[in-house]
Amino acid sequence: MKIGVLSLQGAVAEHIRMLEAAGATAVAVKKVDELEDLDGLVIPGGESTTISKLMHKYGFIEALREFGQARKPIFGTCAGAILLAKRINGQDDCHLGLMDIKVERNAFGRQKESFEVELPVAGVAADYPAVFIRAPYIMEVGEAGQVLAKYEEKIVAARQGHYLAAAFHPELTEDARLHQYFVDMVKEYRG
Ligand SMILES: NC(=O)CC[C@H](N)C(=O)O
Repeated sequence: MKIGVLSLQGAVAEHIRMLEAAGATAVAVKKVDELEDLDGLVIPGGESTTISKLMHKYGFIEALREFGQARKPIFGTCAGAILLAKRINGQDDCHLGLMDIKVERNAFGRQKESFEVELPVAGVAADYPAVFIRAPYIMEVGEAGQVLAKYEEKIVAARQGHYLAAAFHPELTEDARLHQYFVDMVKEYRG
């Protein structure tokens, strides 16, 4: 099983390390043709507008829509979740528009630009250390989706079939349980 980490911006090496800790082979993906033999993909955090520009420039928008539509699992963390979302609060357009969630960017305010809390994440852990950095939150999850975690009444992790979104940064901890959950999803969809 091989999982890619989109390598346009963000903590790519950290995601690779966590996926490998969860038993997968993981590779950095810089070009669309590298998607071909992958069973799943992680889209890391960073700045969603910057990553989106690079996605357009290198042909990833169409290629990742096809990847998702072929039921290959995608895990978006922080900016990655914004990129996956069908709706972004206050904006008319979205980026990939694959996952039926509505997100709000930079949702936790300046005074709390970055922080860590332990959260229960359904199916993953009762005490997952969630690191938030200028994080979005998920305002709505579509009917086919499932809320996995909340912080201060705000949804911060969700799943919809083969799509997984987290507002926080699971790669910046020593806890591989969320990556393990994604690796298990990839196994499930790979059959
Ligand atoms: N750490 C992150 O990925 C931050 C996301 C960023 N604030 C955005 O809107 O894209």
